[in-house]
Amino acid sequence: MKLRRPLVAGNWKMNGLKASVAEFTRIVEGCDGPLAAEVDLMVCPPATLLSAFVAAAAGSDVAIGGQDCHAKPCGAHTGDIAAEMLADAGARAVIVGHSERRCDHGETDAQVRAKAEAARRAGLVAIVCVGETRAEREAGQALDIVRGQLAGSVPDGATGAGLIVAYEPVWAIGTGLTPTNEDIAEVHAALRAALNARFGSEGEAIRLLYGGSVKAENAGEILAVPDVDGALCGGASLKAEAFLAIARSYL
Ligand SMILES: O=C[C@H](O)COP(=O)(O)O
Repeated sequence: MKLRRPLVAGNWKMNGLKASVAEFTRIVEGCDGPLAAEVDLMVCPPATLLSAFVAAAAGSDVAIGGQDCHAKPCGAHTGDIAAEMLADAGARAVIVGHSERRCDHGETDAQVRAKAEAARRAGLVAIVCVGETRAEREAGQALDIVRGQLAGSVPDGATGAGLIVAYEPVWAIGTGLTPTNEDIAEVHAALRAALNARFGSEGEAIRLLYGGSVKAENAGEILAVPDVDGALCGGASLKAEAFLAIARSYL
């Protein structure tokens, strides 16, 4: 039996209208017994569709997550969503520190850490994202960057049940580019070593996802890389067949 159960998660980002619930329902229908026996599935829709997706996933093995949360449980923060609100809507997890948040909204490691703590407070799994830019990789800094982000963004006391880490090289997101399998393995090994050093046996239980241009065609080899416990998919998660094909790599 695998130490860590695989997870294929979909981040719909700022995509999807009410009509998209039908496409998500096809994901739910495709998550049949054999697939659910081998891999966890999760979809993180935009906040406007969260409740509809929770309803569509009711009784299935597909979990729903949020894409971001505020660090505080409530208050005067126009436009923000508390982790407690996501949990109340039926989410089981929330992505924090996605590079699009770090870049578009200037989120720092300290803010991401506070959001991850908020997720824990609300009973949600925090999916903490880390990843280097193209310039950082070309400068040979990829490992230092992701180690630094991990150290700064992951709260103390993290557990395998409460935390997932996603390695997403910024330059691979939505570009069709992916690192070599050796480069993915090197980063995941570094993340695994850092988690184990900090959290001991709990660190060993924390799942490490790879994200960045994962599609059905490359999923088999990427998901077979050592220390890759699943995928965080963007574009490919918007279409049921493409998303399910990635998950079926585990069959
Ligand atoms: O959160 C998901 C990632 O940013 C990956 O996006 P992508 O699969 O469209 O490259």
